[in-house]
Amino acid sequence: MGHSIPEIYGSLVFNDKIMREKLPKDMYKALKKTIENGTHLELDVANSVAVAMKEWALEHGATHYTHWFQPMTNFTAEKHDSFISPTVDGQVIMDFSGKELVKGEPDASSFPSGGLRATFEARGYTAWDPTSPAFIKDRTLYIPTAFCSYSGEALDKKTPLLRSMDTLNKEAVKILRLLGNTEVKHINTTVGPEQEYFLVDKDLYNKRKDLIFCGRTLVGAPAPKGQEMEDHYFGTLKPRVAAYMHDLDEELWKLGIPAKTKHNEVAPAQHELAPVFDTTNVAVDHNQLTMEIMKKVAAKHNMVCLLHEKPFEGINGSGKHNNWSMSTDTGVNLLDPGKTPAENTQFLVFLVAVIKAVDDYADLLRISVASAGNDHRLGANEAPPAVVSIFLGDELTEVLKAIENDEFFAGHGAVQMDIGAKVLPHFVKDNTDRNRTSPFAFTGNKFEFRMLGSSSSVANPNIILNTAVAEVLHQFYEELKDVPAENMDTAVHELLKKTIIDHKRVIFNGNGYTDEWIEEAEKRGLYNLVSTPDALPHFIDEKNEKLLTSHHIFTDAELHSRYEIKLDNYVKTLHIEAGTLAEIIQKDLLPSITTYMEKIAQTAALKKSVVPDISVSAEASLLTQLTELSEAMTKDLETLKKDTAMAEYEAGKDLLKSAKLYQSVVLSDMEKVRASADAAEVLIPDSILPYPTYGKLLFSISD
Ligand SMILES: NC(=O)CC[C@H](N)C(=O)O
Repeated sequence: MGHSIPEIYGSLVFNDKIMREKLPKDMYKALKKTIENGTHLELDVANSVAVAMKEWALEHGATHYTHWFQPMTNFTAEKHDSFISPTVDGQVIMDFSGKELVKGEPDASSFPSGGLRATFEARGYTAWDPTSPAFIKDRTLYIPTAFCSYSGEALDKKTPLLRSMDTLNKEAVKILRLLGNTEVKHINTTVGPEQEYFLVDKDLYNKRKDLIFCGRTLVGAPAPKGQEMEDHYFGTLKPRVAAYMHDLDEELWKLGIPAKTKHNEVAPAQHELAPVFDTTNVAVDHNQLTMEIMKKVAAKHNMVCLLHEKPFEGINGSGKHNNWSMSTDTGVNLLDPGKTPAENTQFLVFLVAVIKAVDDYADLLRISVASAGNDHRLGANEAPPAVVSIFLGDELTEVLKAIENDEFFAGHGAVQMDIGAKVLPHFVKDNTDRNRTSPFAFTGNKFEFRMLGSSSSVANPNIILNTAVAEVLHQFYEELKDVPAENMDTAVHELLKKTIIDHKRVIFNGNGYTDEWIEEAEKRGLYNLVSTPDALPHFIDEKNEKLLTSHHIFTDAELHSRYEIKLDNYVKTLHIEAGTLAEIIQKDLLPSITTYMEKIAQTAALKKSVVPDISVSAEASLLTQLTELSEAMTKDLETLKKDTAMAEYEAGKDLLKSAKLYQSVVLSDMEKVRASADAAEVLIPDSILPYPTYGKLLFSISD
């Protein structure tokens, strides 16, 4: 018998229980104060924690420690130092000090800094984030940290994320005070990111250069069967997949990651894992670990886990739905409608603040999920379109209408109250419908931001969301702060009414895929930033720069560096894709087609040598088709190469121009080449085709 789940859960985490056991009482209290209120950590406390951590880590077989951080890539970074410290007599002791715990100084010059530092300025430092627990993985103690340049500029995603949580906390508490709430001291944002992924057999994967280099297929004709039967969604788990999911859960649980739900998704070979929600910065760390462990566990099962947003054309892509809310230290979810009129008022203030925030900063939210991969996913196959809008459901929409029109809300579940015309409506929670075409959907007591791509960190979207909501709450506070208590209800009502009128354009409960909606959205003045190069320039728009700098999320320099990094990443991704496609066509597919044509021609000639009058029309037809396709491919490949070189040349001078060239020219060149390649693929036998088909890849996990 193995260990029970409660026994293994968090067994590799330096969690609260271990801290209480291992730390002297006063040290434990001081640390808790730092974790909960962000107070400064004294060196004696850090020393005490370091000793406890080291002891605990050694007991669990650890030999090294690492400051784990999240540079401005989609990955995490780590450099391992052993605990050994040589003694004069040629022995070693295992040593770890408070100073080493609190601060590291990695030579971090090779990480993207977007011009914040030149490569020769190697210095950067990592600072312990005590709000996210340390853990052990592969015999190393992992210490979650924030990563800054020596002059204090953020070089990671953690620092701005913590800043955004901080600013939202400050503004939310101020508003709660105005509304008469005297108990709440702290609010946290919470996130539960649903993670979608594909599993393919490793042996097949190894034969696909596109998957290896780009994470997505660049060629591949549709399989005879795709997702049209809708028989995979929630379908019985195949034993090999079930075994994988079981191992994955167990590894995640050991790390204290609350993996809760697992199921087959809509596309063949697609699956999902959803954790219970957590404080945002912990959820961000956990999601990074989840992605890493998904890949590692897959390898043990001779499979590969694909986290790309659109690994296969024509079927669903993979998203990461960000279930977001705000909760108080008194245990109240601020997006829960509640049961009393006061709770309803509080809820409506936060709800309407989110609506305004999403409308005011729709462009930033779009940018926060923008990547080359996600561009292929958005707008089809159950992924939301690029236009950011909010789904509220019928009931809440009615509630807002009632406020707008100074009417009583008389809908389902409403409680009538006859105490004057301008009273806020009282209603009870109603579980809203699901709308899979909505980018930002209210789901009863939280918002589901569905635009996030499966491979990206959840940090960026949450940084924007937290900051935008903080800004609106700040504006609300400014409007309400001088209102006498007896007039507060009316003032809140007026503020909500005005905000609803100004921002209801962002609410849309219908089908986000239709052309009518795109037209309507344009009429409403909403952004439709279709691709990453369309979206990115808005990152440095004045209003956005003002938002992010005034809340001290980014300095001007940090903001511009992130803009550069995003553009650079887009350009490099497209460059790799174009190069990979060229290689597949030139080195693999065209030679295979030639081999096959040779065979056909030989067969035809051979047939004729035996029976001179025999028909060779089948061979002739195939030869003609393949010749035409090869010629088209060769011609389009030349264009692709030429345009790629041009876009690459531009990259050295003007990154945005280069990104636009890749998007508008190189991508369509690639599509052209692919069209011929896929048409040829269906004509040649699998034994000659240099890569496995969609059919094989998608239905490879058969037992
Ligand atoms: N069932 C679903 O929610 C599918 C979601 C879809 N895979 C996406 O990209 O977001």
